[in-house]
Amino acid sequence: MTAITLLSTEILWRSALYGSIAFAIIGFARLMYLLFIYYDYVSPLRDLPGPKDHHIFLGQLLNQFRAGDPEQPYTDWMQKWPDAPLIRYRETGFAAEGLLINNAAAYRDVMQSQSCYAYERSAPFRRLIGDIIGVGLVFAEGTEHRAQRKALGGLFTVSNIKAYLPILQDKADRLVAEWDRAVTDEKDDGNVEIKQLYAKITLNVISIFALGIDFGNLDSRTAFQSCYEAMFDLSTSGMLLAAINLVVPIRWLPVQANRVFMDASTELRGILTGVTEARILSVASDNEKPILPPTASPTKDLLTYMVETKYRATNPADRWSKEELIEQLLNFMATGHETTAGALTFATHELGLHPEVVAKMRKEALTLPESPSFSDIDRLPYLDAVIRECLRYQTPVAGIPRVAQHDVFVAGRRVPKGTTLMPVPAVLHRNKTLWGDDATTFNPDRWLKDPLIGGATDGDSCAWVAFGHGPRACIGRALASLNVKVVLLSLVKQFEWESVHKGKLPVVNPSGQLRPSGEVWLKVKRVGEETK
Ligand code: HEM
Repeated sequence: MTAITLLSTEILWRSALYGSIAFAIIGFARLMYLLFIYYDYVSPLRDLPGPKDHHIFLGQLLNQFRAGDPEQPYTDWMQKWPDAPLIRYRETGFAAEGLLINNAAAYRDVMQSQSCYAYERSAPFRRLIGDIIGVGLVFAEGTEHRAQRKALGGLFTVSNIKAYLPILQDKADRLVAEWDRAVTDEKDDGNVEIKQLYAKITLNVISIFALGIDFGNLDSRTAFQSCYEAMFDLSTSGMLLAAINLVVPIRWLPVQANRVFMDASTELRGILTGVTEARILSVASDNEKPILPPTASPTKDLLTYMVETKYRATNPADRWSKEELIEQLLNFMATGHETTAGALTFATHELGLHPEVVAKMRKEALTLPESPSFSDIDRLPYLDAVIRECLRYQTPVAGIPRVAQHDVFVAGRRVPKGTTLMPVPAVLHRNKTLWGDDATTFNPDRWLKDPLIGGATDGDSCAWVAFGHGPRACIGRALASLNVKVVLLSLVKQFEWESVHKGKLPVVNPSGQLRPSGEVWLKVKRVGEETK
């Protein structure tokens, strides 16, 4: 090797070495800047009020994990700064900023049609529930989301959902039979566990709606139910893993809690894959219709509809693959049953603490004909008031974070790209600035005085956002509302009950939704009978 070659090799090595050192120094300096300088001294949002008790690496994650429920510490911050439209907090990850949406106008700014596509679901949220609910409509963004809503919206209209009344009534009658059994059976002695019962009923309803199949969950335990329980009712180690998974993806770690979770997720996908493949064949040959129960609605189930209109779409650009159909099914099976079951569980529990409200509901319910129509049910002001208040008081969806994809304006503030906007319905629902001094009291009567917005002081309809707002609002609202109404009507007509747990129910944390942890028991009797 000549001296010149040696020299140039030496220069190359040195340049590479100095380059790497410079790169490491710049990287380290940037890290230090993000960790110790940006959030406190540079961010254009640093004048906004907000908590300072974050961990330097984990942001508010530890506080959120230690909190009593997924809505905390957000609700604590709202109480501390009730008038601030936005509350700033340190997210997990380096210097990532979060803004808690703390008034109705700010909520509208983020959710309304002119702005909602400026945000996308956050990566931690995707990791928290993506394995459970699939990546269908809930995770679609922008034009893809618009197209999916347009494709599926027709199935969810009130006029279509009306047709489900006989199915919902049939399931409510099954529930009444279960309560009756508990009242008459010596062994049960009037004790009823409602969390499981409601999960079974709502899973039953959504499997008819989404798949056209009545799994008859109330008769025997189904694989569906076991899978969802394994994924929703996490052990302590499962909750810890879910919390860590928010920061770094660790579902691959071979530990027991992960195995239980992932096995359930795989089994669920397996079942839905089987049903989807069979339906594709049966639609193609058109010789085997989905098995519908005798009371099934004449409307088409979601899967058949998707196979006919999307899987077999004539224009290839409109087509959805088998895998996409399965993700949508996962989406609707999970979002469709768990939220409604939660709403029913919290409502029935709360009513068990307020017998005077149940008595008023009964009085109204007894004005109905024996087989009420959809509009008979829809016209009951007190029932509507109670359900709205139950959903205000305990809101099943805890909050879905949005990340700004470019600079945006919220509540008159310029918010930089990359900031997380956090809409937590409970923060709006329990704010005294919006609802007055009894914001944290369960009071259905507020809706009788003002059926539209329950007397929220600024009169903004975004003060009550149990089903969200704008283009991403709940697509299943009509089905959920009718289901809750039919069940509660059937129960109040025939039973009186007392909640065994006094006060608010303990809930699972972390979780994308409010879910009671453990069983939820009532002491039930038939109307007019003595308690056992
Ligand atoms: C009482 C029951 C229910 C409540 C409280 C509820 C609440 C919500 C809320 C608050 C959102 C908006 C989330 C966001 O901020 O982006 C939402 C979205 C959604 N809900 Fe519901 N929901 C309920 C029942 C249902 C049912 C029965 C279904 C299906 C049949 C369903 C399917 C969905 C889907 C697919 C989305 C995503 C919509 C989109 O991003 O375009 N939900 N729900």
